[in-house]
Amino acid sequence: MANSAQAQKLVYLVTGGCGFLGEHVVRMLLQQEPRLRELRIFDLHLGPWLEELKTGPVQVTAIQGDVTQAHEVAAAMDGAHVVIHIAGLVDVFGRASPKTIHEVNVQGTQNVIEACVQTGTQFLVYTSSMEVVGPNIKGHPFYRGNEDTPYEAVHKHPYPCSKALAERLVLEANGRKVRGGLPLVTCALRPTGIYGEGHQIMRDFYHQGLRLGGRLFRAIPTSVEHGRVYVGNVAWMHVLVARELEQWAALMGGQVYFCYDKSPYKSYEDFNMEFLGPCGLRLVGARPLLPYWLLVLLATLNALLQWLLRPLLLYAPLLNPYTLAVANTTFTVSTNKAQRHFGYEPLFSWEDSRTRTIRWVQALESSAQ
Ligand SMILES: NC(=O)c1ccc[n+]([C@@H]2O[C@H](COP(=O)([O-])OP(=O)(O)OC[C@H]3O[C@@H](n4cnc5c(N)ncnc54)[C@H](O)[C@@H]3O)[C@@H](O)[C@H]2O)c1
Ligand SMILES: C[C@@H](CO)CCC[C@@H](C)[C@H]1CC[C@H]2[C@@H]3[C@H](O)C=C4C[C@@H](O)CC[C@]4(C)[C@H]3CC[C@]12C
Repeated sequence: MANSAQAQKLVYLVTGGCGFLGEHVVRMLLQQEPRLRELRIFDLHLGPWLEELKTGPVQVTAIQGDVTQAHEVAAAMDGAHVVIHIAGLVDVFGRASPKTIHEVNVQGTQNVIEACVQTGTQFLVYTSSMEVVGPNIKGHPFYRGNEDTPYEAVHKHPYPCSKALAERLVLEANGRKVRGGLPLVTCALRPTGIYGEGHQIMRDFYHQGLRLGGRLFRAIPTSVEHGRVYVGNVAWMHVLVARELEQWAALMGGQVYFCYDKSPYKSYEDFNMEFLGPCGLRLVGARPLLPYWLLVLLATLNALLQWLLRPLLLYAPLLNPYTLAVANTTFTVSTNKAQRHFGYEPLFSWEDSRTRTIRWVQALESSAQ
């Protein structure tokens, strides 16, 4: 607990606070950060659930704004001590143009950094992604690697390119002088594939399974491991980093941390079945039902159709050459850097994470009836 001198004096700003991860971070901060005086939530789209938070002891300020607009970011940040920059355009399906992805993820992050300098906000936590490292376009496996594991990070897709550029900007900004003369302290968190309550892609797979008569069809070999981490633990890591950054600035400033917990190593599809199975879905096939070359062909056809139909409508299926490559390349992390640097231990066990996620999927089922 904070002592009384520390109590309720800090102002935090969370960008993207109304998204999947952002909402968990906002709720976690309100539960776990006793020094909070004001929590500002900055997002392009504000959620109605914010209203219920406004009755608590912490002042919750909702700010509708766009990270690509430097003046809006700077105005929101004035007087904040810490910024947790989560806002981003998460698009690997070709819904947004590469230019828009760059503007939001790279220019938006540059605007946040400049606003820190301009307003004197000294601590910046950035939500990066495992995709900053890989899987790379060559399909090299990253097997239980850590932050120092050598890996050839080569990107072509706009989303990982934008996250890699933005992460670099954040790390290079560490040590810049902010208004008042103190050094900016930054660090980046790299979640693997996040799952949990509110995960849109899990929702999509669940509905797809229901449409297919309670079945999903295996496309990826069981041997391909895909790193996953529970949203509550990712949120907890953000809260801890933000809290410890001041005390451990010399150690943590300019560092990157993978987000990890005790979630098991499995293929993307087998992992999803941990939740979808207890909700009545079945994964058909002990091995992929289609040969890989046929999946590549289907994914390429989808990309071609997307391009042809673009003037008429947006065709953005889950399967495209990029998502197939990511799902089909082993990428898992095994590290304790966050534990060593700022004492992180997962707040939710695997059993808790699983139960919470299953309950959420079950609630989707009953709300759909
Ligand atoms: N979901 C994952 O598996 C995953 C994994 C690793 C990293 N990440 C990163 O975590 C962050 C959050 O991802 P998420 O899954 O919660 O996505 P999300 O789409 O649910 O949330 C992103 C939020 O950012 C907001 N936003 C988008 N453009 C904005 C703009 N121009 N100005 C202000 N707000 C804007 C959106 O309205 C949304 O609320 C992203 O930066 C993403 O790159 C996500
Ligand atoms: C081939 C299909 C047969 O069922 C399965 C396709 C699954 C894909 C849609 C997803 C497989 C891996 C996912 C990505 C991964 O978990 C990590 C990510 C990093 C994050 O920063 C953004 C989301 C994502 C790119 C995530 C997106 C969906 C997958 C490609």
